[in-house]
Amino acid sequence: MQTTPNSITIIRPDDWHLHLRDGATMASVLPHTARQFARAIVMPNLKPPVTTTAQALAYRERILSALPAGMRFEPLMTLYLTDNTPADEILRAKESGFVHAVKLYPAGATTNSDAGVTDVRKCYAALDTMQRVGMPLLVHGEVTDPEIDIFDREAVFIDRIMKPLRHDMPELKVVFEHITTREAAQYVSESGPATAATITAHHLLYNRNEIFKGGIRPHYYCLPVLKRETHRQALVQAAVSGSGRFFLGTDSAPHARDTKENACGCAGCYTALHAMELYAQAFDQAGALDKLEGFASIHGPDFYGMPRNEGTITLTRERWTLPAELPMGSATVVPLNGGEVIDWAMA
Ligand SMILES: NC(=O)N[C@@H](CC(=O)O)C(=O)O
Ligand SMILES: [Zn+2]
Ligand SMILES: [Zn+2]
Repeated sequence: MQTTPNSITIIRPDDWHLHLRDGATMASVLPHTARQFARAIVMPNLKPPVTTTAQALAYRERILSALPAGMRFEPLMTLYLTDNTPADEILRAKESGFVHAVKLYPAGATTNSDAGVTDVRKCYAALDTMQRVGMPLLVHGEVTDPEIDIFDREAVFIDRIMKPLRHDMPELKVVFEHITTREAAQYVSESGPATAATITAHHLLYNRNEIFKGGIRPHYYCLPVLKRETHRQALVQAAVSGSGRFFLGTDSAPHARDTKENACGCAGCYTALHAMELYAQAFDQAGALDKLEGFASIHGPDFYGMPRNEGTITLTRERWTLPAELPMGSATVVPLNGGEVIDWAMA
């Protein structure tokens, strides 16, 4: 790593939580991620979801064929856990060498989660096998109980689901995805080596005021929803702590412009275009640029037991204006901060 006040060079980073979608949408967004990251954990919440190893391998081939000539990128595939995922499927996933994790969506918690898990105890055969073969479980950690306030759903998930699960499966590798609260940051800090978390750039940079600044701003709406400032500060502290159990996951989640700017807009922020610039800004604001390389390029592969990347990227302090929108298949997508000036640029 090399840092000057106006530039930083780090080992090529990875994105440990990414939505690429499929078809023409995927072909449009993939080059953005491939420019920034060497590898990414690709989420399985397609329609229909990627529930089998065969589907994951076919999806991987579609991603590789959509990669523009001359670009290098390795998609790390995942399976979508259901109430009925058989233990055999976990073994097939492990043996494939291309499926690196299994994703738990509580049914109804987020985009394309309808086929998700209704009760985690129904998955114990699969989870037990995962624990045995060292296959990480990635968790969207929000309860779906409509009685629970949307801002409390992550904290309640820790007590109702995460703690009992960790008690029953102590050796299972678990990544608490896109954490948004002080409670989650604290829970992960105090857990053992088998528990980690990803943190998005937008949850490091913004609190919930951003969604309502001067009117409702749908491009800042994602799940779990942005929280109050004290939570943002706790996430920044965790990210810059140097702990190997916090690492980068953009949760870049492209939705067509008209489905976000809508009376019932979709959840998800599109950050694949400028993710490393946003993380640089967040770490710079915290006076911790020297911690960016660990978070972006080292802690993730170490936790997953993969080699670190070769090569480097350089970010420079340089103001530039993001495009207001980008073509995406036959539609368009508005990147987070679309049309605004940001402070860092990737060379
Ligand atoms: N984060 C989001 O708000 N949306 C994600 C789903 C998810 O990661 O929960 C999506 O697929 O659009
Ligand atoms: Zn999620
Ligand atoms: Zn996601």
